[in-house]
Amino acid sequence: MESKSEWGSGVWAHLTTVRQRSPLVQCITNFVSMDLVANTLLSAGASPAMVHSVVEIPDFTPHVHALCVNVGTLTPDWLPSMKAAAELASKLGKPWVLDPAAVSCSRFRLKACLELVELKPTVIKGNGSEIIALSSASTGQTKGADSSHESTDAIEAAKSLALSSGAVVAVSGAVDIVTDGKRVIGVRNGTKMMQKITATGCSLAGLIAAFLAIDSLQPLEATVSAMSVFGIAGELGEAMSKGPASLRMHLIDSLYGLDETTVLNRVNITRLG
Ligand SMILES: Nc1ncnc2c1ncn2[C@@H]1O[C@H](COP(=O)(O)OP(=O)(O)OP(=O)(O)O)[C@@H](O)[C@H]1O
Ligand SMILES: Cc1ncsc1CCO
Ligand SMILES: [Mg+2]
Repeated sequence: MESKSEWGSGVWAHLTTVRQRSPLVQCITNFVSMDLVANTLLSAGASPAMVHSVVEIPDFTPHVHALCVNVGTLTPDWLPSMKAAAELASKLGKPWVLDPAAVSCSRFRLKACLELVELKPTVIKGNGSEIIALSSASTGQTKGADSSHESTDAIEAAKSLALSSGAVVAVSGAVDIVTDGKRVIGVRNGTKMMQKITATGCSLAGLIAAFLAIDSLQPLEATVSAMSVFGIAGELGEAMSKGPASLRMHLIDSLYGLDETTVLNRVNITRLG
């Protein structure tokens, strides 16, 4: 999968399979993002379930095809659910995504994310600042959920986190970076205005979980495809929108309506290392 056209057919195949199989994706995500994550998954053809109570996890998690855990509005009450679901997913061989949202805002959140990393996420998806902070296990410098780094500033941190955790690491930004610690892939889809809609990164993490559900043996490729598809939906959405609020609506519509020709024409993926 090296040339642009080869990546394009892989991206389209992944999206088609998500639409056909409609994987069930359990999301334990933050309050801000629940609506957009669920709608993103539905528009892509997947089936979201925001099931987060610790008492339901033993019954429900064995039935899901993938899990997404996002610590954006973490409290001590929620952490046991996240850990229980992650542990069960790993034990049952189900792919799961960790989004270390705003990881550097407190020692509590950093420790929680480091403990979740120990439970072997398939993919860790953050913005540049989150991946740098998690990789170096440091708090402090923080803009909360927003990034103060370019994604490309986080390439070395992402590679090192991938090698130490065994996860594929995805860094969202102007260029989305995906690495397994050896290969580094850049996805240049999306638009700057996506940063002005809260929870687009969280939604992307949910979408990655859906793509992993249908190709869990190739987590790097599945992640690249999800990032490209989400970015293309943003590009098409922006062309129809007047600002962030209408982009949010048109992004969802564009994701729902994406066709093969558009995907093949717009996929912009290159190997960076
Ligand atoms: N400058 C940019 N150009 C193109 N696409 C961008 C740009 N910045 C972000 N994106 C896209 O926006 C989406 C969200 O990425 P972002 O890095 O803003 O997530 P995030 O910081 O985790 O967001 P949140 O925490 O609000 O969910 C991704 O699909 C990413 O590719
Ligand atoms: C704004 C915000 N604060 C905590 S989580 C979240 C959503 C984007 O990550
Ligand atoms: Mg985020």
